[in-house]
Amino acid sequence: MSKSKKISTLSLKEYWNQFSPFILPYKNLYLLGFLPIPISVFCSVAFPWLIIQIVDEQLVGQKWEGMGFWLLLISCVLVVNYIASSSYLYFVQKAALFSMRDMRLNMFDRVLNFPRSYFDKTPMGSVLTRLTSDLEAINESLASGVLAMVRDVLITVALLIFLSTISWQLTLVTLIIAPPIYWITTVLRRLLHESQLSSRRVLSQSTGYLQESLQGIKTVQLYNAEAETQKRFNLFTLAFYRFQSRSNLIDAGLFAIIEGITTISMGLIIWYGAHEILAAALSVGVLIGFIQTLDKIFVPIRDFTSQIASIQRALAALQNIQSLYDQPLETDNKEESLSQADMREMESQLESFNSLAFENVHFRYSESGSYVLKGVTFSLNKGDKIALVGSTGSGKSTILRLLTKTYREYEGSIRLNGVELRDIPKKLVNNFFSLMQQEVYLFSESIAFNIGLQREGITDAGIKEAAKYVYADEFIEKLPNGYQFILSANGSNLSAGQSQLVAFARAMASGSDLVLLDEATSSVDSVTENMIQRAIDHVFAEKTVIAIAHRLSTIQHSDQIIVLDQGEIIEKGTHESLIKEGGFYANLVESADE
Ligand SMILES: Nc1ncnc2c1ncn2[C@@H]1O[C@H](COP(=O)(O)OP(=O)(O)OP(=O)(O)O)[C@@H](O)[C@H]1O
Repeated sequence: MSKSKKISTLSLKEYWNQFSPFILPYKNLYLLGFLPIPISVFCSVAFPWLIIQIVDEQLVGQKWEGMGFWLLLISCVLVVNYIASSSYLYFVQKAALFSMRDMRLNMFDRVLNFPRSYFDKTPMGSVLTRLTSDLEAINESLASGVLAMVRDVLITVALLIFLSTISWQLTLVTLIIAPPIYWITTVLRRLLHESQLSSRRVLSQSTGYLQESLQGIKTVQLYNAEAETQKRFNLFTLAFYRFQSRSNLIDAGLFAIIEGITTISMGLIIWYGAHEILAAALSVGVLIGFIQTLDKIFVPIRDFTSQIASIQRALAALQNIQSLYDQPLETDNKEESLSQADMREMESQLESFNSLAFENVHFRYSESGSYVLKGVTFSLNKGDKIALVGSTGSGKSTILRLLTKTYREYEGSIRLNGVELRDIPKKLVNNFFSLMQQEVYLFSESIAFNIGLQREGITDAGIKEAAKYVYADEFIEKLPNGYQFILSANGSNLSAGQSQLVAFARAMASGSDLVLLDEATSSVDSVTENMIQRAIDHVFAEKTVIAIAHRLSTIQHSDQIIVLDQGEIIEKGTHESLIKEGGFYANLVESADE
């Protein structure tokens, strides 16, 4: 964890290609922000020039006459510079906000369309960090880092040109500091970038761990695992602070070194300038103008380093975010490759369920992994009820995941109404099934929202009908506000059985003929058991069902029981025939009875 991975940095061109779509739409605003820059540059040069005039012409010459004119001029320059700087800040920050808003929306849209396998591998917290603190780092850098730096560099160059016209010797003394500053910033900048990148990576891991721990906090407390959980979080946090304090050290070192160099060069200029004045080779006004301008040059040079730090943070954040763009989306090229006529024909073929056939299906989760389904063959027709039975890890859920196209790379054939599943767009497949999953996730929204999930074509009447179908209406109508009753996080203000029924109603709301049922394994109390059993009985009476079945009653009601072991079908038949066979299933039932 504390060891940073090898840092791979994108080129500026790659960054630009990736992120310019969020900047270009607001190019006019950015331009408006840049327009006042030449005015600022002009005012920055005009100010020391005016100081020199006032000192040499008016003060040294002890002339009060005409002073009002110079003071008016210098005031105008200051006011114009102030307005130019403010409008630069306003427009640039506004443009940066728009860019960040679009980027955040675009990133969330991408994340929603990532394949399921991405979420198998990536902790939620690291996605969260990318969408929050990484974006924040970029926002900060865009508004006060990159763009401010462009302005400061222009002002510095203009001032140096101006200074060289009034005294090239003093300018030369000033320029002595340029090479060491450049060299030091280059070296420290690289170190800073590596350190920032590592700290952002650890922060994202730490957020991931935090999110998981909070999600599982009840389990942690139940099993007295608080100390261990805290210890692991400490490790992440310490690693983060180690990288952060390293970055701070480099940052502060950079600041201190540059401050030291600029102070020494200021001393040199005063010493050399005073010597020249005494030798009558330089006017007092020029030295005062010089010293006053030096500050204007040194401040941007000093800020330059903190701007660099902010840009480094942003580059590290961009690199993190880049990983979201490197991740391919779940493309449904089937939908794209079908002509409208083909699509219509497929829609009519899949209007309602007729048949499903698995033929010699092999599947593994990754190319290097071992097969979790090996030559699975079975079929069912409209109205059939099939129970998938088998020990844990035998491949039952995998069969449902293939059917819902959660994973697509199967070998062999899966035909829905005679159409090969891999040729059917996911959108059509989703409409085809009602999936009741074991794990229930409820949003902190109303019951109606949780059933309908704002899916296209699901009306309020449809939501109520679905609830009625699984007998959830009985308890929902008794709740304060009924269907508008707001659930707490993950339905914690409902009982386990009620949560299951809401999820069941959610599955049934799509009104599909084919129900995929992943029965909960955890034992529930008998009241809940009865509530759920009634819902299942209703579904069994009217729909075609493929059930991962754990209850004996569900299994016995099935027309066909498929027994899986290590990804292979080892037995097939009805409850009675399999009991008669006296094989794996008979043993299973026998051991459940004991
Ligand atoms: N996302 C995944 N990535 C890699 N392997 C997986 C993944 N999901 C499941 N597996 C593996 O595939 C095999 C079959 O898993 P599956 O979830 O289909 O089993 P199951 O029969 O439904 O088990 P259970 O009854 O415990 O839910 C298991 O060995 C499991 O470890």
